[in-house]
Amino acid sequence: SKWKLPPGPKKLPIIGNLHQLHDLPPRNLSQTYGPVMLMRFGFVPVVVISSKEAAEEVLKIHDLDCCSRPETEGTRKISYNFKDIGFAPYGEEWKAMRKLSVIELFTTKKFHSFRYIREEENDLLVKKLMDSASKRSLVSLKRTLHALVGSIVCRIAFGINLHECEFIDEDSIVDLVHKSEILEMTSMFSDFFPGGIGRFMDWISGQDKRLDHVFSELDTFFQNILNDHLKPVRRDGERYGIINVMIDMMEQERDGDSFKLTTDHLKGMISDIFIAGVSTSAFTMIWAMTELIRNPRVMKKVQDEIRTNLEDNKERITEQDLSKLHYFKLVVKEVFRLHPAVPFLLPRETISQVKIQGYDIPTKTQIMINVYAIARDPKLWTNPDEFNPDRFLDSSVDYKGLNFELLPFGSGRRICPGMAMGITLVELGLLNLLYFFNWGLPEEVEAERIIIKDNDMALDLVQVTRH
Ligand code: HEM
Repeated sequence: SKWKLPPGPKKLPIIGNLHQLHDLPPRNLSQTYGPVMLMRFGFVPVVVISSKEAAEEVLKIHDLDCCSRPETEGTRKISYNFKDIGFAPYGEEWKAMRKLSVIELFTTKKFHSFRYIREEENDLLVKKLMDSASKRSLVSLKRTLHALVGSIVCRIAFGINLHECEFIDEDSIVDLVHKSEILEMTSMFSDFFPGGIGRFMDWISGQDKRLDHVFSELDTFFQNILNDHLKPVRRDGERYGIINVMIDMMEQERDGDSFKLTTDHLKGMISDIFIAGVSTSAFTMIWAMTELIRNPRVMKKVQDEIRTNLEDNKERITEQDLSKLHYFKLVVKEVFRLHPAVPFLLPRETISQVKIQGYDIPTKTQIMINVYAIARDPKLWTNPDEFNPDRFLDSSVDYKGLNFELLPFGSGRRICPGMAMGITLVELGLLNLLYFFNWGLPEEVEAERIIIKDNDMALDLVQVTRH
């Protein structure tokens, strides 16, 4: 009773607020209970943060106290028992894995050395789209953009070329990404009722079997990547990529090393890069195309800028071309604002007791930061639901983790380490789509229905024509 806990909706006996789990997404419950709202899902206390000030307190002032991750059955599987980066608890292993990923993938030197892969894969996509345009066939944004990002990420991180790989092709990537999303989002009884009862209910309801089934397909893919790296011919020949480096580290390990890499760490790394890298970047591009097709004024403005600043009849877009554009970058920023790929960030867990906005938050409480709601807060944004990149013309607000009203990549110790790669994937992909082609809704679709009624649904099938 001496604790000042945050307000929150009434909790039912045992289940707490589980019946309201699906009301959570956009903004509804927080509007009633305020920006720091306490809920209880089964036995698990969860605080939902939905104001800029409270997010800043969590991610800046209490960053260390709030930077662990809660455990769920789905994330236990996908992270190979928390031997990855994204779902690992805060500690030495997490630090070592994160450092490894930064050194092998994201340093400026590494990043630039992979430029030709990004440009080459975009070039291949343009050729395919030219073909669709000449045949006047519709293009699926979802398939096309998942395949583009999947090809780039697999080539850069795993040294695997999807166009000639024996165990995976571009089409299977979309299905695998979908499976990984199911795994991340599936709620198990044992997540809310830790211990025997929860596990028993998962077994009775068949939920654990369903989860195992989805996981086994992903695991096969990750195992194939690993096997491919262990082949003698591969080991002697092409030896780039973070997985090769990790295998070398495993082979050279000495007694007394504080951190021992295992196969679970290898698969955890593959899983993270694949899941975190592919679906987020593709999601952002799909929404960018959706918003531009729905808003012809902005589409015209951005294409005019692109086509005026880049010379005519270019054969190939390069990453240097990105630096010539200003409004284009505001379009991307506005997409990150309206459609954050991870609307609640990845959940955090408190390591010790903290005070947020004057409320006491106990140790081992889950913290969900509703960056979706903050980026549409009418106190911070004029006409927040409107897609209007011009709002950033005279604004210094950016999305790199320092402005707490716009956090598509999170902030603090757990900020997305792949941010630079994600931004480049999105910008380069979009620039190719917008320079070479014109886009529209399929003729048979009632434009009005899509534009007005399905505001929360991204487009899939669209019409492409050559510029
Ligand atoms: C547009 C693209 C992307 C977006 C919007 C995005 C967004 C995010 C967000 C919101 C988080 C959680 C941050 C937090 O909890 O504060 C995250 C974490 C992470 N992202 Fe990204 N990401 C993108 C691209 C990538 C790419 C390309 C990679 C790697 C190839 C990547 C790897 C990761 C990893 C490993 C984590 C976990 C970090 C940790 O827990 O320490 N992301 N990302």
